[in-house]
Amino acid sequence: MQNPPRTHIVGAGLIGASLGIGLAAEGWDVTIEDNDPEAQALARSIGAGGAPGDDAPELVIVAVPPSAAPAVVAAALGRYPEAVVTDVASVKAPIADAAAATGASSRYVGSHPMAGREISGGLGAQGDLFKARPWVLCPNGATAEAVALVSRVPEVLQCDVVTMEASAHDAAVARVSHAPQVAASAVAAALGILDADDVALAGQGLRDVTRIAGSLPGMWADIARMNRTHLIETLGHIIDDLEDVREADDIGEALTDLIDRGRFEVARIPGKHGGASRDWTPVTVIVPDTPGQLLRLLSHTAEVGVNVEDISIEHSPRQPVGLTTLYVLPARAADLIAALERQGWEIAAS
Ligand SMILES: NC(=O)C1=CN([C@@H]2O[C@H](COP(=O)(O)OP(=O)(O)OC[C@H]3O[C@@H](n4cnc5c(N)ncnc54)[C@H](O)[C@@H]3O)[C@@H](O)[C@H]2O)C=CC1
Ligand SMILES: O=C(O)C(=O)Cc1ccc(O)cc1
Repeated sequence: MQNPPRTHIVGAGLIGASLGIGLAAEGWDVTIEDNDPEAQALARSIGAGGAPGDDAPELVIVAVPPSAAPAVVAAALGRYPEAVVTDVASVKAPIADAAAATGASSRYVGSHPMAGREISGGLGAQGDLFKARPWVLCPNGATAEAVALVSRVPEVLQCDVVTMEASAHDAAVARVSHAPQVAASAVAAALGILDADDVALAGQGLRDVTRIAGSLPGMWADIARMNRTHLIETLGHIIDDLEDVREADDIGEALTDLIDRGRFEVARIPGKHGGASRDWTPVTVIVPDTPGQLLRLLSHTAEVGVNVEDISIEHSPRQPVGLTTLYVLPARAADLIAALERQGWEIAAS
């Protein structure tokens, strides 16, 4: 295997610093900069890369907000005439266009790691943020050598590499990422007329649907402006479906149709580790709200040799107990329930 490319990251926020930490941990020689001195100092202090030295980078990764990315990519192609340049912005076609306008698109490959967090900035950075997640490559006019060089990043970070044309990527992420943010925020915003006691009735369904409603608007406003056409088309389909339910003579029939279509499509969303969605059996346990109970539950589960494929915790603010759901292989659910009941756990009806 060739030596890792000398890599320079422009933009030391959540994604840039996470990449820096992850690549440095794999032994890559990484430098990082940010036009905000505090963000730059923080990233360097947490091991996301050093200050640039005399040697020019072989690979430049641009991790700045989407609206800044076209100009910063174009500037990087000019500033480092020997380097291959990639960027991680959530919308790809406008950046491919900016790279093409420089005449150096043979050295530009778009990237989009499909992983992130609701917070921004280097303080939330995690070196393994991208592990087992899709990483989209949009080669556009790049040479095979440039694509091979950029591919080394998702390969070493153990991502699932997917190659797409930039506009096809933008159309797809409008549906799998951008419209879901709009919908989550709209559902959360509809809580506005409720008082706090009514909001406290919330169950796991509301929590699941609104997880990303805590995102800050800056990046999403950028994304919406840059992917406006695809986002508007997607919102149009969602609004049409909602209107069909609202306007129907038989709202139950209209909702049945929508839920049936949703059930079919949700089964196509890949599950853990990017594989096909798994048919796990939920085992819901009533857990007292005292320190150490979750640890006890998990160690009793481990004692019967049952692997927990996923876990969710539902906590009701006024209750001394919470509901913890362990998702396990269907063939092991009965053993687990029997073992937990022997240990005195109360299993909730499913
Ligand atoms: N946050 C997320 O969940 C994900 C974000 N992305 C993409 O990654 C990119 C970065 O996002 P985050 O790291 O979340 O943002 P962030 O806000 O945490 O960090 C962006 C950093 O870029 C710096 N910056 C802005 N203009 C600059 C310039 N001209 N030169 C140097 N530094 C500059 C800012 O000071 C800031 O530190 C965005 O394009 C976003 O679309 C991709 C996948 C997930
Ligand atoms: O939190 C989530 O579920 C995400 O999907 C995060 C995310 C946000 C923006 C992107 O461009 C890619 C991924």
